[in-house]
Amino acid sequence: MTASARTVPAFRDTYRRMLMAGGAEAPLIRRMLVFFTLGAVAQGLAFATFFPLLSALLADPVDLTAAALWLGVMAVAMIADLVLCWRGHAFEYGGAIADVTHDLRLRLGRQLRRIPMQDLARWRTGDLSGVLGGSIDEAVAPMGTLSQAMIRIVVVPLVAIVVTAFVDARMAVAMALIFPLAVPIYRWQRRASVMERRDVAEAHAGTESDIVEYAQGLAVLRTLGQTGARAKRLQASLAHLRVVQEKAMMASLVPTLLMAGLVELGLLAVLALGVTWVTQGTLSVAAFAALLVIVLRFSEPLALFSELTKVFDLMETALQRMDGLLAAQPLPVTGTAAPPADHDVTFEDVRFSYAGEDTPALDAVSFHLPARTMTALVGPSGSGKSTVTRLIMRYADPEAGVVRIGGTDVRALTPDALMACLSVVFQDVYLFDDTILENIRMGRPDADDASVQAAARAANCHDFITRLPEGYHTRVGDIGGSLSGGERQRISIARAILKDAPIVILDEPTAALDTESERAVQMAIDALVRDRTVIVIAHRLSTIVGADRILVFDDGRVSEHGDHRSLLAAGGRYAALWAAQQRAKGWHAGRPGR
Ligand SMILES: Nc1ncnc2c1ncn2[C@@H]1O[C@H](COP(=O)(O)OP(=O)(O)OP(=O)(O)O)[C@@H](O)[C@H]1O
Repeated sequence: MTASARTVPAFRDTYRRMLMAGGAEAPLIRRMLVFFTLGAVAQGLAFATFFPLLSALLADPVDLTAAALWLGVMAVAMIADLVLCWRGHAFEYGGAIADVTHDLRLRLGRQLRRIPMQDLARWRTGDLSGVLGGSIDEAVAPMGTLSQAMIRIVVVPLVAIVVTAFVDARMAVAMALIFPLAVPIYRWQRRASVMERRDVAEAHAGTESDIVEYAQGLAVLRTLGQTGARAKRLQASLAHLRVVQEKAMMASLVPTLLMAGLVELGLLAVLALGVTWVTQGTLSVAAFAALLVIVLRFSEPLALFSELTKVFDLMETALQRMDGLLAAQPLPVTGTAAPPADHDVTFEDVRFSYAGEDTPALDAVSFHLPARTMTALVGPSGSGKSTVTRLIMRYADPEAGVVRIGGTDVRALTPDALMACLSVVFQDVYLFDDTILENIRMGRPDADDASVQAAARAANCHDFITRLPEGYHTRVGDIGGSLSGGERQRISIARAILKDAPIVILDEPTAALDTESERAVQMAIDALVRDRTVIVIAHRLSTIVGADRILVFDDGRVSEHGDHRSLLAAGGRYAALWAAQQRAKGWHAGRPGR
């Protein structure tokens, strides 16, 4: 997702975004721009000295003293330009550019942790990796050279025009007229270029996401025999990119050529006027010769201006993408409550809708789960079970009602205090490309090796880990997919045991496992949940018969609650679900050959 307003960004927006990207180094960026501007003024003045210099040289007799003096002034102005530009480029060679890039990556990384999970879920993986990787380099690397070139193109002619005004006001007016003519064409060219470049950037981001998804899902696609079909989607995405690129080229070509032509023609007109005035005797040959040098000197960069703006737009697009991520606000922490002493969980009349959805995923949901009890959430797919656990984790805030832990509104807890209360075991386990030891240690980063191993033993995974080639020091990436689903799940449970949080959320951790793995994982879960407040989402009701409380969800509401026995006796929705699952079990058991 890239949030892009379809308008041409003003230079001051780009300036603001450059400073935003600079973060703590923003003053260095500001200084760099000031040095470049002063350097450009010095260069303009150096060109301006052509007027008195050539006057002295073309005088009869030649005024050598004045010529030497103006040559000296020109040299000083050029050296000043050189020194100022060097000082400006200190931003790059002084290491600040590397600091900015590094700092930006850290800031964007921190932002990923701060922004609400609901916002994060809307970014595609490829978009994020594009922003964290490519965009930063695209935005920061050309900052120095590009801004120097842009400043020069505008400031040097302006200074030259101002100085020309002192020599011959008519010439200055003629030169200045090129600019107002260039502005509408520039804006047209820029609009075409920005629109199309953004489409290209968005198509790029889309293709990047498709490539990442394709690569990540390759194993699954192969098993499904869908590599070809899915590759077709990728090819379509690449073909779309090509079309968008072609359109982009064509759309900005006409104004670009017009711009270059206009600049050339404008300058030719200025020269034609000069020739006329010289032949009429109203302009000195010396002044005209100087003008010739100056005009020819800046005609080339001016014609290049529109080419430069294309690179500028790439930088602008990259800056905007980062701005979009950096501007996302974390959920507000309304108070500074102490970490809760008790760990019961309460929902009070909670209503919640996902962003962009009309029907609430949860509506008027109220319940109280006493500390150190086990509660199961059951109900058909899409009934709101996962949403309950997400609101406890503060994936987003409810529209109405309150979620409390130990009596404290979760909005009053800092993210760290809230997360310290919770351990979550998901159905899909994510293991990082690090050693098994470090993967478990993530539960409590300051834990020593002995504690990590104790957690692994409790989670019933010590034995299979020690059988791995390098035991706890085996890298997950090296053994690839050779860990079974049950083994991966037990590693994630060891993480949770090590974390030792008082509330445990289990999101169908055994749903995808075979019976044998399930038994091993169930033993690990038993170790994890002892003496905790446990919330478990279960589809297979047989796994939660012993729960202290069962909440039955239906269409975002709690339709029934009670323990297994009382719910069966009530003969409602739960009893019907139970009967259906028992029938299915009986049917499996009764099948021939089983
Ligand atoms: N990220 C999301 N954006 C929009 N709607 C969502 C999102 N996640 C869930 N929903 C919708 O919210 C409702 C509740 O979903 P939820 O995931 O809580 O149900 P569930 O009972 O956990 O389902 P399942 O058993 O299939 O996981 C559903 O209608 C679902 O389509």
